[in-house]
Amino acid sequence: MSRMVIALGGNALGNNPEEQIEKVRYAAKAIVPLILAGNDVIVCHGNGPQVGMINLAFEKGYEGGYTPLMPLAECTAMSQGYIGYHLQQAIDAELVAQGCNDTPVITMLTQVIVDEDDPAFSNPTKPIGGFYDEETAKKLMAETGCKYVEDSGRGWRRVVASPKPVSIYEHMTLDALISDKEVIIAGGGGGIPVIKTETGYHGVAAVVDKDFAAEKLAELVHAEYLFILTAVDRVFINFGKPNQQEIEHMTPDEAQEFIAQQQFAPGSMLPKVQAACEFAKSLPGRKAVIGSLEKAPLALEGKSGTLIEQ
Ligand SMILES: Nc1ncnc2c1ncn2[C@@H]1O[C@H](COP(=O)(O)OP(=O)(O)O)[C@@H](O)[C@H]1O
Ligand SMILES: NC(=O)OP(=O)(O)O
Repeated sequence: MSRMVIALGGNALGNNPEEQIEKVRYAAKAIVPLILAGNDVIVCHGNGPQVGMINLAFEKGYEGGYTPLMPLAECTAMSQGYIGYHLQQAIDAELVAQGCNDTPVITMLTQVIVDEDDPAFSNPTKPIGGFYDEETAKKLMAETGCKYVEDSGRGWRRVVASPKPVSIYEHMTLDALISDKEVIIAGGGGGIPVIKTETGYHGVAAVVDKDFAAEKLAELVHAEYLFILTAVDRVFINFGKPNQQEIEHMTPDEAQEFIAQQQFAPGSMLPKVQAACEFAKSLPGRKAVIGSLEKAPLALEGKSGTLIEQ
């Protein structure tokens, strides 16, 4: 039995409420076997498409005179509720379907503390929202002043600042709850980014990478495993090329060499590998796995995924 933090990609959650309900059922089927095997589980999810959608909806509402503009931190808070609500219901339903009626599933609104001087604030890199063709993205850039970049061969997306998490405000509460055998959804969307000021914590315009937030969370709750689940079974070198090769196992030092060769796309696989290395290096024996949602139970047995350990 282990304590584990599972990071789920926002791109795997669909583009609207109906799709999301369907996709979280699928996620729940992958996560519940890990819970039934006796592990303590915290689920951390992405929100890239969803936070962009919420932000855009308020922008359009504002243009039409129907809504106020909604700051990005508040949009992440909304996305934690929207995604956590669906995930919580799906995990609960799957637990009950598997005959487990006594495991509470909760969503914790989570604030991630960032450094206001983080250089990320002047260099937006985190893709959010939907995918556009190049012409539309360039038109939107000229009209709105927002930055758009090409995202891993999948189209153009808006990018926002993505500072690194320094700490997680609720980590001690989460530690207590997980010790009490609750299944927790936390750190959603990378957490609501806040900075500490003389008058308390205040939200900032950014979206934290959920892989880095999940890593910080895993360290703070003393997890043994960090599972980063996405759309590929393993990390590849020469990804997408005829000579692509999957990696079953790597040490943080080997990963560093691949990073230096620019093997991992920034904004997609690079943060996952960096987060996995940070976790593996944080304490001897800690293991990080990058793999697919579909094969999560196999990854736990070492039969799928890329294992990163010292
Ligand atoms: N070297 C690589 N190995 C495997 N996948 C890669 C690599 N480089 C880029 N990718 C892409 O990164 C994607 C995962 O990033 P992303 O979709 O942003 O994650 P998330 O699941 O967190 O939303 C993979 O599905 C794959 O398309
Ligand atoms: N916040 C975040 O990292 O979201 P994605 O996983 O959707 O990119």
